[in-house]
Amino acid sequence: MLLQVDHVFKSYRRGQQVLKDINLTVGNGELVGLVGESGSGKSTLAKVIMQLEKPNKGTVLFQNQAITKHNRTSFYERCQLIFQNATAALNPTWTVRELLREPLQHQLSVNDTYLQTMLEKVKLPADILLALPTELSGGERQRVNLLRSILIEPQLIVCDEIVSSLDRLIQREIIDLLVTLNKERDMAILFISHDLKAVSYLCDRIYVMKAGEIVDESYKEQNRFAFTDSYAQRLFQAIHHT
Ligand SMILES: Nc1ncnc2c1ncn2[C@@H]1O[C@H](COP(=O)(O)OP(=O)(O)OP(=O)(O)O)[C@@H](O)[C@H]1O
Repeated sequence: MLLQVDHVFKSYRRGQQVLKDINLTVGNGELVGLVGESGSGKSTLAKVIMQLEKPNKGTVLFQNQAITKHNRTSFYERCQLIFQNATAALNPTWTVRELLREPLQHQLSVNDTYLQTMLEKVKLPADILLALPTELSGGERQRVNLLRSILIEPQLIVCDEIVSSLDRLIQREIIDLLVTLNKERDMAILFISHDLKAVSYLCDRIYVMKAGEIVDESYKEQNRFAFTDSYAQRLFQAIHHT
Protein backbone atom coordinates (compact mmCIF):
# COMPACT_ATOMS: atom_id res chain seq x y z
CA MET A 1 0.00 0.00 0.00
CA LEU A 2 1.28 3.47 -0.91
CA LEU A 3 -0.41 5.41 1.90
CA GLN A 4 -2.18 4.01 4.90
CA VAL A 5 -3.80 6.02 7.66
CA ASP A 6 -4.35 3.63 10.52
CA HIS A 7 -6.73 4.37 13.41
CA VAL A 8 -5.84 8.07 13.62
CA PHE A 9 -7.33 10.29 16.34
CA LYS A 10 -6.67 14.01 16.66
CA SER A 11 -7.85 16.77 18.93
CA TYR A 12 -6.46 20.29 19.17
CA ARG A 13 -5.80 22.05 22.44
CA ARG A 14 -9.44 23.01 22.92
CA GLY A 15 -10.17 19.33 23.32
CA GLN A 16 -12.79 18.72 20.63
CA GLN A 17 -12.13 15.48 18.71
CA VAL A 18 -11.44 16.58 15.13
CA LEU A 19 -10.46 13.14 13.81
CA LYS A 20 -12.02 10.00 15.23
CA ASP A 21 -10.53 6.67 14.31
CA ILE A 22 -9.66 7.49 10.71
CA ASN A 23 -8.69 4.61 8.43
CA LEU A 24 -7.85 5.47 4.84
CA THR A 25 -5.66 4.06 2.10
CA VAL A 26 -4.31 5.18 -1.26
CA GLY A 27 -2.90 2.50 -3.56
CA ASN A 28 -0.14 2.99 -6.13
CA GLY A 29 -1.39 5.24 -8.92
CA GLU A 30 -4.84 5.47 -7.38
CA LEU A 31 -7.15 8.51 -7.63
CA VAL A 32 -8.86 8.85 -4.28
CA GLY A 33 -11.27 11.56 -3.15
CA LEU A 34 -12.05 12.81 0.32
CA VAL A 35 -15.19 14.88 0.70
CA GLY A 36 -17.08 16.33 3.61
CA GLU A 37 -18.59 19.60 4.64
CA SER A 38 -16.68 22.52 6.07
CA GLY A 39 -15.23 21.70 9.48
CA SER A 40 -15.49 17.92 9.07
CA GLY A 41 -11.71 17.59 9.52
CA LYS A 42 -10.40 17.17 5.96
CA SER A 43 -7.55 19.68 6.23
CA THR A 44 -6.56 18.34 9.63
CA LEU A 45 -6.29 14.88 8.11
CA ALA A 46 -4.14 16.27 5.26
CA LYS A 47 -1.87 17.90 7.86
CA VAL A 48 -1.60 14.69 9.87
CA ILE A 49 -0.71 12.77 6.70
CA MET A 50 1.95 15.36 5.83
CA GLN A 51 3.38 15.27 9.38
CA LEU A 52 2.45 18.90 9.99
CA GLU A 53 0.21 17.88 12.89
CA LYS A 54 0.83 15.02 15.25
CA PRO A 55 -2.03 12.58 15.82
CA ASN A 56 -2.96 11.78 19.44
CA LYS A 57 -3.26 8.15 18.47
CA GLY A 58 -2.71 6.08 15.35
CA THR A 59 -0.13 5.90 12.58
CA VAL A 60 0.50 7.08 9.04
CA LEU A 61 2.40 4.61 6.89
CA PHE A 62 3.99 5.25 3.52
CA GLN A 63 4.95 2.20 1.48
CA ASN A 64 4.16 0.12 4.55
CA GLN A 65 6.57 2.00 6.81
CA ALA A 66 5.54 4.32 9.60
CA ILE A 67 6.75 7.86 8.90
CA THR A 68 9.22 8.99 11.56
CA LYS A 69 11.59 11.91 11.87
CA HIS A 70 14.30 9.68 10.44
CA ASN A 71 12.58 8.92 7.15
CA ARG A 72 10.59 12.16 6.83
CA THR A 73 12.92 13.72 4.23
CA SER A 74 12.58 10.79 1.90
CA PHE A 75 8.80 10.78 2.54
CA TYR A 76 8.63 14.41 1.33
CA GLU A 77 10.51 13.43 -1.82
CA ARG A 78 7.80 10.88 -2.54
CA CYS A 79 4.73 12.68 -1.25
CA GLN A 80 3.86 16.35 -1.78
CA LEU A 81 1.07 18.53 -0.42
CA ILE A 82 -0.59 21.18 -2.55
CA PHE A 83 -3.04 23.45 -0.83
CA GLN A 84 -5.65 25.95 -1.83
CA ASN A 85 -3.88 29.20 -1.28
CA ALA A 86 -1.34 29.19 -4.09
CA THR A 87 -0.47 32.82 -3.35
CA ALA A 88 0.66 32.00 0.18
CA ALA A 89 2.67 29.02 -1.06
CA LEU A 90 4.77 31.09 -3.42
CA ASN A 91 7.46 33.49 -2.23
CA PRO A 92 6.40 36.83 -3.79
CA THR A 93 9.95 38.08 -4.36
CA TRP A 94 11.03 35.10 -6.47
CA THR A 95 10.54 34.73 -10.20
CA VAL A 96 8.77 31.65 -11.51
CA ARG A 97 12.17 30.28 -12.58
CA GLU A 98 13.50 30.58 -9.02
CA LEU A 99 10.33 29.11 -7.58
CA LEU A 100 10.51 26.12 -9.87
CA ARG A 101 14.20 25.53 -9.36
CA GLU A 102 14.10 25.60 -5.59
CA PRO A 103 12.67 22.10 -5.00
CA LEU A 104 15.24 20.72 -7.46
CA GLN A 105 18.30 22.28 -5.85
CA HIS A 106 20.39 19.15 -5.71
CA GLN A 107 19.62 18.15 -9.25
CA LEU A 108 22.22 20.11 -11.18
CA SER A 109 20.98 18.89 -14.53
CA VAL A 110 17.91 21.13 -14.36
CA ASN A 111 18.10 23.70 -17.08
CA ASP A 112 15.62 26.00 -18.75
CA THR A 113 14.98 23.49 -21.54
CA TYR A 114 13.71 20.96 -18.99
CA LEU A 115 11.66 23.61 -17.20
CA GLN A 116 10.16 24.70 -20.52
CA THR A 117 9.12 21.15 -21.39
CA MET A 118 7.44 20.94 -18.01
CA LEU A 119 5.77 24.35 -18.44
CA GLU A 120 4.30 23.12 -21.71
CA LYS A 121 2.86 20.13 -19.89
CA VAL A 122 0.94 22.38 -17.55
CA LYS A 123 0.06 24.72 -20.44
CA LEU A 124 2.03 27.73 -19.25
CA PRO A 125 3.99 29.93 -21.69
CA ALA A 126 7.81 29.77 -21.58
CA ASP A 127 8.20 33.51 -20.88
CA ILE A 128 6.41 33.03 -17.57
CA LEU A 129 9.79 31.99 -16.10
CA LEU A 130 10.66 35.66 -15.68
CA ALA A 131 7.38 36.66 -14.03
CA LEU A 132 6.73 37.23 -10.33
CA PRO A 133 3.76 35.47 -8.63
CA THR A 134 1.89 38.80 -8.35
CA GLU A 135 1.96 39.10 -12.14
CA LEU A 136 0.08 35.82 -12.62
CA SER A 137 -3.62 35.02 -12.65
CA GLY A 138 -5.08 32.70 -10.00
CA GLY A 139 -5.14 29.76 -12.41
CA GLU A 140 -1.55 30.38 -13.51
CA ARG A 141 -0.40 30.60 -9.90
CA GLN A 142 -2.08 27.30 -9.07
CA ARG A 143 -0.41 25.71 -12.10
CA VAL A 144 3.01 27.00 -11.03
CA ASN A 145 2.30 25.68 -7.54
CA LEU A 146 1.32 22.29 -8.96
CA LEU A 147 4.32 22.18 -11.27
CA ARG A 148 6.60 22.90 -8.31
CA SER A 149 5.26 19.88 -6.52
CA ILE A 150 5.42 17.50 -9.45
CA LEU A 151 8.90 18.43 -10.70
CA ILE A 152 10.43 16.14 -8.11
CA GLU A 153 8.21 13.33 -9.44
CA PRO A 154 6.42 12.30 -6.25
CA GLN A 155 4.48 9.05 -6.12
CA LEU A 156 1.61 10.76 -4.32
CA ILE A 157 0.23 14.27 -4.20
CA VAL A 158 -2.24 15.36 -1.54
CA CYS A 159 -4.38 18.17 -2.97
CA ASP A 160 -6.28 20.17 -0.37
CA GLU A 161 -9.02 22.26 -2.02
CA ILE A 162 -6.75 23.24 -4.89
CA VAL A 163 -9.45 24.18 -7.37
CA SER A 164 -12.05 25.71 -5.07
CA SER A 165 -11.10 29.32 -5.68
CA LEU A 166 -10.84 28.98 -9.47
CA ASP A 167 -13.58 29.37 -12.05
CA ARG A 168 -15.11 26.22 -13.58
CA LEU A 169 -13.16 26.27 -16.83
CA ILE A 170 -9.79 26.57 -15.11
CA GLN A 171 -10.85 24.00 -12.50
CA ARG A 172 -11.52 21.57 -15.31
CA GLU A 173 -8.12 22.28 -16.92
CA ILE A 174 -6.28 21.65 -13.66
CA ILE A 175 -8.24 18.46 -13.06
CA ASP A 176 -7.56 17.22 -16.58
CA LEU A 177 -3.90 17.95 -15.95
CA LEU A 178 -4.04 15.79 -12.82
CA VAL A 179 -5.61 12.98 -14.85
CA THR A 180 -2.77 13.23 -17.39
CA LEU A 181 -0.12 13.15 -14.66
CA ASN A 182 -1.82 10.17 -13.12
CA LYS A 183 -1.85 8.31 -16.46
CA GLU A 184 1.62 9.28 -17.66
CA ARG A 185 3.51 8.89 -14.39
CA ASP A 186 1.26 6.64 -12.40
CA MET A 187 1.17 9.39 -9.79
CA ALA A 188 -1.42 8.72 -7.08
CA ILE A 189 -3.62 11.57 -5.90
CA LEU A 190 -5.54 12.14 -2.69
CA PHE A 191 -7.95 14.85 -3.77
CA ILE A 192 -9.60 16.65 -0.86
CA SER A 193 -12.48 18.91 -1.75
CA HIS A 194 -16.00 19.91 -0.88
CA ASP A 195 -16.71 20.15 -4.62
CA LEU A 196 -18.51 16.87 -5.23
CA LYS A 197 -18.65 17.34 -8.99
CA ALA A 198 -14.90 17.78 -9.27
CA VAL A 199 -14.22 14.82 -6.98
CA SER A 200 -16.67 12.53 -8.80
CA TYR A 201 -15.16 13.43 -12.16
CA LEU A 202 -11.56 12.83 -11.12
CA CYS A 203 -11.63 10.01 -8.59
CA ASP A 204 -12.08 6.26 -8.79
CA ARG A 205 -12.86 5.93 -5.10
CA ILE A 206 -14.30 8.41 -2.63
CA TYR A 207 -14.33 8.63 1.16
CA VAL A 208 -17.04 10.69 2.84
CA MET A 209 -16.22 12.43 6.10
CA LYS A 210 -18.66 13.81 8.63
CA ALA A 211 -17.79 15.41 11.97
CA GLY A 212 -14.35 13.82 12.14
CA GLU A 213 -15.34 10.35 11.03
CA ILE A 214 -15.24 8.52 7.73
CA VAL A 215 -18.85 7.47 7.31
CA ASP A 216 -18.71 5.87 3.86
CA GLU A 217 -16.51 4.81 0.97
CA SER A 218 -17.43 3.93 -2.59
CA TYR A 219 -15.79 2.87 -5.85
CA LYS A 220 -16.85 4.38 -9.15
CA GLU A 221 -18.82 1.92 -11.21
CA GLN A 222 -20.32 2.84 -14.55
CA ASN A 223 -19.41 6.43 -13.78
CA ARG A 224 -21.40 6.50 -10.56
CA PHE A 225 -20.77 5.99 -6.89
CA ALA A 226 -23.03 3.89 -4.72
CA PHE A 227 -23.01 5.03 -1.11
CA THR A 228 -24.77 3.14 1.64
CA ASP A 229 -24.65 5.77 4.40
CA SER A 230 -27.69 8.04 4.33
CA TYR A 231 -25.65 11.23 4.84
CA ALA A 232 -23.34 10.33 1.93
CA GLN A 233 -26.35 9.44 -0.22
CA ARG A 234 -27.97 12.80 0.47
CA LEU A 235 -24.75 14.67 -0.31
CA PHE A 236 -24.34 12.98 -3.66
CA GLN A 237 -28.03 13.07 -4.57
CA ALA A 238 -27.78 16.83 -4.62
CA ILE A 239 -25.18 16.87 -7.41
CA HIS A 240 -27.36 14.87 -9.76
CA HIS A 241 -29.90 17.66 -9.57
CA THR A 242 -27.59 20.59 -10.29
N1 LIG B 1 -4.98 24.72 14.44
C1 LIG B 1 -6.18 24.49 14.98
N2 LIG B 1 -6.41 24.69 16.29
C2 LIG B 1 -7.61 24.43 16.84
N3 LIG B 1 -8.67 23.96 16.15
C3 LIG B 1 -8.52 23.74 14.84
C4 LIG B 1 -7.26 24.00 14.18
N4 LIG B 1 -7.39 23.66 12.87
C5 LIG B 1 -8.66 23.24 12.73
N5 LIG B 1 -9.33 23.27 13.88
C6 LIG B 1 -10.74 22.85 14.11
O1 LIG B 1 -10.86 21.52 13.65
C7 LIG B 1 -12.11 21.32 12.99
C8 LIG B 1 -11.88 20.75 11.61
O2 LIG B 1 -11.20 21.70 10.79
P1 LIG B 1 -10.59 21.36 9.36
O3 LIG B 1 -9.96 22.59 8.83
O4 LIG B 1 -9.76 20.15 9.48
O5 LIG B 1 -11.92 21.01 8.55
P2 LIG B 1 -12.19 20.97 6.97
O6 LIG B 1 -13.09 19.82 6.75
O7 LIG B 1 -10.90 20.98 6.24
O8 LIG B 1 -12.96 22.32 6.74
P3 LIG B 1 -12.93 23.30 5.45
O9 LIG B 1 -13.53 22.54 4.31
O10 LIG B 1 -13.77 24.46 5.90
O11 LIG B 1 -11.48 23.67 5.24
C9 LIG B 1 -12.83 22.67 13.00
O12 LIG B 1 -13.75 22.66 14.06
C10 LIG B 1 -11.72 23.66 13.27
O13 LIG B 1 -12.19 24.77 13.98
